[in-house]
Amino acid sequence: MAGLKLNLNYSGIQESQLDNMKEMVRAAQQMLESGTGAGNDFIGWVHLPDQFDMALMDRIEACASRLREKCDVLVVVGIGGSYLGTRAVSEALRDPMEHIRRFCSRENPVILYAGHHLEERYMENLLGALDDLEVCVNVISKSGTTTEPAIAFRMLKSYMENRYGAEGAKERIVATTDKARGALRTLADEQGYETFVIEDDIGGRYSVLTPVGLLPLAISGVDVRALLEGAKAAYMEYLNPELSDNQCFRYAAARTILQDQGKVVEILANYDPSLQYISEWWKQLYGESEGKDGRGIFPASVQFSTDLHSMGQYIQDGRRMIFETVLLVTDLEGSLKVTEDQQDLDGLNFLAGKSLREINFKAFEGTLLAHVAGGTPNLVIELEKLDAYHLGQLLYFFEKACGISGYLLGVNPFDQPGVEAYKKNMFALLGKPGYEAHRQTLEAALKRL
Ligand SMILES: O=P(O)(O)OC[C@H]1O[C@H](O)[C@H](O)[C@@H](O)[C@@H]1O
Repeated sequence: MAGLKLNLNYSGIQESQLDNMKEMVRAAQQMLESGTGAGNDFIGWVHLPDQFDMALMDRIEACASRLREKCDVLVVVGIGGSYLGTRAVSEALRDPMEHIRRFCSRENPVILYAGHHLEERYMENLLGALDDLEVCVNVISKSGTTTEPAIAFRMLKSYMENRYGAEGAKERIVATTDKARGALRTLADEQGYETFVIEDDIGGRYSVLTPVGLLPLAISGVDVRALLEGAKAAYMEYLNPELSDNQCFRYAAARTILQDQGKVVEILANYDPSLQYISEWWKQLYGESEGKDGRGIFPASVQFSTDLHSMGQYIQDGRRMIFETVLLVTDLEGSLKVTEDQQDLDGLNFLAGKSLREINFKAFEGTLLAHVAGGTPNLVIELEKLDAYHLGQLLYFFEKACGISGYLLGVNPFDQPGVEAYKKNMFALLGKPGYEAHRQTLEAALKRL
């Protein structure tokens, strides 16, 4: 596909190995596209880019422009799939120095995040920082019952009401949640907040192209129509049943082959710190989709060249259980060039006239060859440009490959039963009614702490 390419030339995988997977991939495609596989009540995201309701897009944009008028900052309250997609796209596209620019010189509201952990100092500082700014809040929870965002929203709701009054707060808070179920739905209806629905058949980690991601991104000035168009181009392209022509399926098949060879850790590497949250989003997508029943590749991430000075050693030389997937933006037009220095004390005059992008690209080429020679196969995803359209392609590429890959692995890629274990323990330890017996067992076990 124009805009996104998968290069398997450094993966060590032969075309014949991919060819051997043709039938399995076709079966997985069939299950995913026609909804006959495990977890088929959560595949609403598969055809979403093609069937997106444009009346909903109009509503998202209308709400976004209403809130953009009102705020300098938008606080997005959510965890996991309810915030990672927004953060991934927003941070990839925003000015990386945004945090030190003066608010009055900014064109777009800045997104701050809450409810994605339980740390107190962060929340105190966040609430303190809001006082000098105009604030709106988008609280996002599919279940409407997740503890972290629910606690954060309690605090932000009372902050907003104290500051703007009940009526004023209502104008500035939007809830994105289930259409009928959950505490957030009840609260939003009772308070009269504007709401957006997360459809039943789309799980959190596949929800970035629903109002979960599109509303906050539109408020922050991202071209969400372009994002969706990119996803739609990917959707059309990846309907192709030919494995040899379908880069998305080739990615799913390649990681399966490597896993079978004992490469049980996949590191998503990039050469641009703006992509850090693309990696975080990808880790949730693959970690929750595949890590179950004692199976699945462990998804990890690094940022180069920064982490070449830390994790690079392990990747080059440590246990040979790793493969890397490099996410490379191939737009090499750079204007920031290294200058000539008369004394040349650092010996870097040989770089004079080269742009930072060119140098970064050579870092990529050098690392690729070194890691491959060291026994770490590399897959390379080449993204032509870092803009909303290409990110839309990339998001859908990863989503569909994940569904296919999960079916190739033989798991249900659309549930996450393992996440409940910590929740149950935390509730018991906090004294939630109904958990008394479990609490006693846990407290006995904690005596060793
Ligand atoms: O949107 P919510 O229902 O609040 O869920 C937020 C997140 O937390 C859960 O525990 C799941 O593990 C995630 O898949 C989900 O994205």
